[in-house]
Amino acid sequence: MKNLTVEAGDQRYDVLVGRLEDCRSRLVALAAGRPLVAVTEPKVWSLHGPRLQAMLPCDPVMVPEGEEAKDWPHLMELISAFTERNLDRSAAIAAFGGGSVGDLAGLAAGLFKRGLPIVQLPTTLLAQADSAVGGKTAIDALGQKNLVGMFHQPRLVIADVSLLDSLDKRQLRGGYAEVVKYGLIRHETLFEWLEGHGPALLDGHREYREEAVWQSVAAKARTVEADVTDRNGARALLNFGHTFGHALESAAGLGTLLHGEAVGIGMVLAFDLSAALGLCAHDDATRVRAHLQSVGLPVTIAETGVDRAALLPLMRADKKNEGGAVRLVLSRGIGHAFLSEGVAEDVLAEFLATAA
Ligand SMILES: NC(=O)c1ccc[n+]([C@@H]2O[C@H](COP(=O)([O-])OP(=O)(O)OC[C@H]3O[C@@H](n4cnc5c(N)ncnc54)[C@H](O)[C@@H]3O)[C@@H](O)[C@H]2O)c1
Ligand SMILES: O=C(O)C(=O)C[C@@H](O)[C@H](O)[C@H](O)COP(=O)(O)O
Ligand SMILES: [Zn+2]
Repeated sequence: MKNLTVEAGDQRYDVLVGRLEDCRSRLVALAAGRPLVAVTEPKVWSLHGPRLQAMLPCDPVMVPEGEEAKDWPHLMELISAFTERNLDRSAAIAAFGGGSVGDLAGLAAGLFKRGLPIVQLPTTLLAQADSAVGGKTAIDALGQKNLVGMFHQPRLVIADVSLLDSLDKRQLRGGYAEVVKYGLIRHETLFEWLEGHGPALLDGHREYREEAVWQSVAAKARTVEADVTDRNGARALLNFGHTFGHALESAAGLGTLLHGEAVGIGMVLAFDLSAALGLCAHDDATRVRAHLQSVGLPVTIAETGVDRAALLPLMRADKKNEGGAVRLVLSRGIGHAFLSEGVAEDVLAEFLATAA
């Protein structure tokens, strides 16, 4: 089992990458004497619930699978479930599912009685490599991604890549896009490694999956530590591809395009725009597009069927924006992302109108 510690302001927690059963003592110690409620969804629970129950009996509360869970009614249902169980602040919540379960359960745990401890037990590649770490929680509202949320850091994260064996290929590829993101932001060597090993990783190579999760969470942990609440620009880099990506998800209808698919297209667009602005070489943009395409991810707006005219208004609502400017994360080359001061709207409009 591999272990790293995240120092998120005054919160300190471990991320364990290894078999769930090998981490049992850590989970038991954390839950000691507390009622433990597992927020999960039917597919994950039927596939993997028995493994969790065998380690540590917990009370499962079901939410719908996928993005559909991230809304006000399901947040309220979860709060009702906590209330029906008469949970007090000595209870603990475990999020057992993908990023959607983690985001919803994290928000409910953060809000309920002003905060119950949460353990993240991610079951998708995306959640293991990215969403389970860092404490961002959210639901979608008014058609916008992650409009309502808070920071609520987990007490422990356990990522067991054997859980990914039951994940379908499309979901795996979506998660893979977020892994590629870590290479593109700061770690060119990770991107090179993925160019060589990505296909085998997606085909089921367990050691490569573990390495990809480990490299991603290590990179994420260091970035989160530098900017826990996403205020000084360091953490904004984790949003690479997301200004375009979130707009694409919303324009397609939330839950239609996978988050990772949208982020993959968004990263290609961010490279194409950076190249068009003379910030990076066109060869870099070509290389990124070629890799994502080679593993079967969509790489163009055209493939999504969304109305490209809908994108700019959605991008204006992005959380990184300040003073009315759309502050995209752009690139000076693979491994060299940076937060721009803002891209002029006429430039963006023309780029979006002609992008592939
Ligand atoms: N908080 C963050 O930092 C952060 C980071 C990245 C993404 N996100 C959010 O995460 C969400 C996407 O999460 P996701 O990609 O993990 O997908 P998801 O949670 O929406 O789950 C996708 C599908 O995978 C299935 N599934 C989950 N685990 C499985 C398993 N082990 N075997 C078989 N099927 C399984 C689910 O039933 C569901 O159908 C988005 O809402 C995104 O905004 C949050
Ligand atoms: O942890 C972060 O910070 C991220 O930006 C990670 C992203 O992959 C993730 O999709 C996050 O939920 C986006 O957050 P938002 O602030 O753009 O809603
Ligand atoms: Zn993301």
